[in-house]
Amino acid sequence: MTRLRTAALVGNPNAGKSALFNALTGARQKIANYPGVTVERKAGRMFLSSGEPVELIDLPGSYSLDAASPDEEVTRKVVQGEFPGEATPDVLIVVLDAANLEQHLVFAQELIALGKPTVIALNMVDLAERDGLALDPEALSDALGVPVVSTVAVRKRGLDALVEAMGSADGQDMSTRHEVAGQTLPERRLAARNIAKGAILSQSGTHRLHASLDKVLLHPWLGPPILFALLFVIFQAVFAWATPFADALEGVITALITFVEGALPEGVLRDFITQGVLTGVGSVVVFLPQIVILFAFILAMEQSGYMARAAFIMDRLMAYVGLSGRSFIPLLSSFACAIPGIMATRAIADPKDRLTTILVAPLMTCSARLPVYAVIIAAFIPSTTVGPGIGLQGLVLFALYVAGIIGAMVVALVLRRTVAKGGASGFIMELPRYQMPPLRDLAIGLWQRAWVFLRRAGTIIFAATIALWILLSFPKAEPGESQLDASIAGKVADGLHVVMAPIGFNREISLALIPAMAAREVAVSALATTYAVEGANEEEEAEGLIPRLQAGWTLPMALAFLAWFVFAPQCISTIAVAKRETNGWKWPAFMVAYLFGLAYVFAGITYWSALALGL
Ligand SMILES: Nc1nc2c(ncn2[C@@H]2O[C@H](COP(=O)(O)OP(=O)(O)OP(=O)(O)O)[C@@H](O)[C@H]2O)c(=O)[nH]1
Ligand SMILES: [Mg+2]
Repeated sequence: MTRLRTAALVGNPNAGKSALFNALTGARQKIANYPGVTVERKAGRMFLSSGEPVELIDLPGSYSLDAASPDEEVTRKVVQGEFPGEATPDVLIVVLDAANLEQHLVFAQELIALGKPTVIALNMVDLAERDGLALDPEALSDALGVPVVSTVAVRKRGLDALVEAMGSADGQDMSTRHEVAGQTLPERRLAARNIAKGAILSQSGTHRLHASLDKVLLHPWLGPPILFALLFVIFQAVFAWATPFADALEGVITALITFVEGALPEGVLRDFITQGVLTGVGSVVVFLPQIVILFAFILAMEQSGYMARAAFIMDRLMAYVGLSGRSFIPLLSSFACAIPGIMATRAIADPKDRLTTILVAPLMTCSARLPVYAVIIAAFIPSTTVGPGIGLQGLVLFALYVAGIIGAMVVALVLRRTVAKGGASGFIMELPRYQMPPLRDLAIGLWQRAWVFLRRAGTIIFAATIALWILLSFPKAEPGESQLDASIAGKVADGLHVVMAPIGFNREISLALIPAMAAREVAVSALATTYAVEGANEEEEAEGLIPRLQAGWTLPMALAFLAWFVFAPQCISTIAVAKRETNGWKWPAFMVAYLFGLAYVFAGITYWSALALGL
């Protein structure tokens, strides 16, 4: 049997490799409009016109085969056949951005010089046309000595011709390849310029709109306030727009609880469904609208090209704490989840820069914290406005995010002066072109995020909540005793409460922190379940989580709880990824220790200051 043939997508960052990969294999790899999105090799299956299957590999973008960062190293190894467990690719598909031809041809020539069967995908020809650039693929093909196919990856244009060219790449004439083989970098640069010139049929300057947009958005004084205002609007929207949807979901869950209570006889099964599943897991699911709104903004920023500008704006500010704009995108990705954020640090070349970014990434408010913040804010912060169109709840949410960012910056500053010494390194990043985010892509992206959230609710959050419910429900209380006192979980809570009482946490909070290590949202479902079990025992009317919190907590407690979640490393998966990315337990142990330390101290400070202020 012959080995499955492999083809690899290579080229500069942001050329559209992953978009092509998705189009050719039907995969759903993350694509976004900034360099450094893909940081790992990913494989998928595609078919040639003959029906022959080919393994297609998507690679991180790179500027040359002299790797500077860990992600570029992956590309170099795969292309040169040094990647463990992977055969050298039989065909290289070099992806070029048609509107950045000159820059992209530098690496392309180095790849062609390897002497492998090669096909060029001249991608993003739609954007080149939009900008008034007409190219001649024939001329390009003649100059480079390899077939060139025009493509528009996101519209699936040119794919058949590309697949056709891949199929006949084996018999390529290599006789001209030696000419490029021995070239130095300056020679390749010069050749790139000439080849690009030769391939341009006509050009008209229509960059004006985008150039003037950049004049405003990247302006040293205007840029930062615009970015800040945009982030502010996002957090206002998360509360204001989500409310009707969240209320509707809440209504459905309450109706389900009432239905189950009517349909099932009193007993363990009914308690399990109402207290554990519906109250517990349901209390997290109601935050789906907030998550979706947050991601709608993040995806639109990524796809439009603004995200890379934000990194550029932040670069100057980040330099003060010894980081560069390079760290900004991993940190911003951490708003979704620290795990992809930590992975994205692979695009950072300097090891100390990278380590610092990994260590502070968990301080960025991940979306799992959103339900925790939102439920406490909804219970304790009045839904009033503090100015025209500025809701107090959204403002507090924004403040919590800012607290995480400031925390990260201060920690980075300290780390860069101590354990990860080093100065700020320079920051060069190509700014991608602006683009209207295609609605279809946005919709798919949102659907994926929503699905991730619901899957978490159905698996890890469900499991952790149910485990807690079991520990809370047994052994059964004697008459007159509270169920929490009688249960195993109650005993654990008593022990933990000794440690947490000085920072204002009650037994229920202390208990909720344990299952919340599995996923932060579990803090919410755990509280909901704990109060439901307790409440049922006291023959109370069925109530939602929020009224119970209002009845049982004081404002200083609630604020201390929020402060805890700004800092605490409440997530085992993040710790595991940090271990993998730093190759050992040393740094994750350090991370966990400093984060718990900060969480404890700041929750304490918040609690006692709030008490002193008479809140
Ligand atoms: N208009 C247009 N946009 C494209 C095309 N191909 C890709 N894009 C967009 O360009 C951006 C970059 O695409 P990716 O596929 O993430 O690029 P990449 O080469 O994988 O980038 P890295 O993983 O960072 O190396 C995304 O916003 C895509 O939607 C195209 O042919 N036309
Ligand atoms: Mg990619």
